[in-house]
Amino acid sequence: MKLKIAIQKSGRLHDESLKLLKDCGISIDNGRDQLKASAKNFPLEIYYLRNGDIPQYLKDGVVDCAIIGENLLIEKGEDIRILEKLGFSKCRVSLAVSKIFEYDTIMDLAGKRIATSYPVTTAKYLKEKGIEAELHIINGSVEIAPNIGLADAICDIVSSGSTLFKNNLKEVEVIMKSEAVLAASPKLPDSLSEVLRNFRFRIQSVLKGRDYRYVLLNAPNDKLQEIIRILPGMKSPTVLPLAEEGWSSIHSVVKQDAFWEVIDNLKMAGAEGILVCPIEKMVL
Ligand SMILES: Nc1ncnc2c1ncn2[C@@H]1O[C@H](COP(=O)(O)OP(=O)(O)OP(=O)(O)O)[C@@H](O)[C@H]1O
Ligand SMILES: O=P(O)(O)OC[C@H]1O[C@H](OP(=O)(O)OP(=O)(O)O)[C@H](O)[C@@H]1O
Ligand SMILES: [Mg+2]
Repeated sequence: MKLKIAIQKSGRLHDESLKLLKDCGISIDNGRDQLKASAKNFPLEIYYLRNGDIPQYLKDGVVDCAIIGENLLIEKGEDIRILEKLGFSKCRVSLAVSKIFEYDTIMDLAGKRIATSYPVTTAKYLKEKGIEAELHIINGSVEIAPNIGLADAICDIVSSGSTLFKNNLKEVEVIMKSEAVLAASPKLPDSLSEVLRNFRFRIQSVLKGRDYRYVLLNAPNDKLQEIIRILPGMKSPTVLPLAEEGWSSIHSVVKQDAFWEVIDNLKMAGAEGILVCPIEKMVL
């Protein structure tokens, strides 16, 4: 039995979603205009759908899982389970107002008009804060609403902030942070749990690999202990003798976000000829 996965047909999530499948070693027969495709070497069937439609397909069990923006689950999919956070398409859902709006607290939005494509998320947040406001639902170009007099505030996705900036808006409240996630249908049949487990294992190995770098370096033997302390690795680093007497080569892994700090420390500890390589997959 094949696992049915929904992927965004086109848009912010599309390319990275396909790249993830590819990095998982799954190859797809990908006719450009095909809305459904099969993986050649894994029991997976891919459905290309609109991101906004995917929560309903998950709820109905039309697809078993999906790669989707986490923010949409608050909007349309309370009963949909997140299986993995995928680390791309990071953004936040925020409230923003005109730069000249004198904003102190959320109370300043009471009775105001808020334009958004995410009415459920916005309403939930306002309710939590005990604020009543008027919501105007629009499907795109939300940031233009305050400038054309359609709203006093907006609730939309912010990433770099450049769309807000270009429209003379300022972000005043972050409602939630979001990234792409692998989500599961509440109707996922038990018969697919083995395939899903296998699929998740591949994804986890790829994501772990993306988080780390493989480091190789040379050091004089009397500096080894200090360097090993800086580079603990997965279990412990590999130490191999160099052809030159009194020197060793050390191999280890380092977390990508700690990388520059670690490199500085390694140099100070006497490491030379440091090479850093990407890791394709990592299984702990
Ligand atoms: N500027 C951005 N930076 C990073 N991530 C974003 C950005 N805009 C949207 N996203 C994330 O990517 C997801 C898809 O956004 P995109 O704009 O491609 O499609 P959409 O408008 O939600 O949907 P549809 O596929 O139904 O047209 C969003 O749900 C959000 O999680
Ligand atoms: O903070 P920024 O980096 O500027 O990104 C935020 C913008 O990106 C998204 O729009 P998108 O480009 O996806 O267009 P859309 O409205 O057609 O979905 C979102 O709706 C914002 O408008
Ligand atoms: Mg968008």
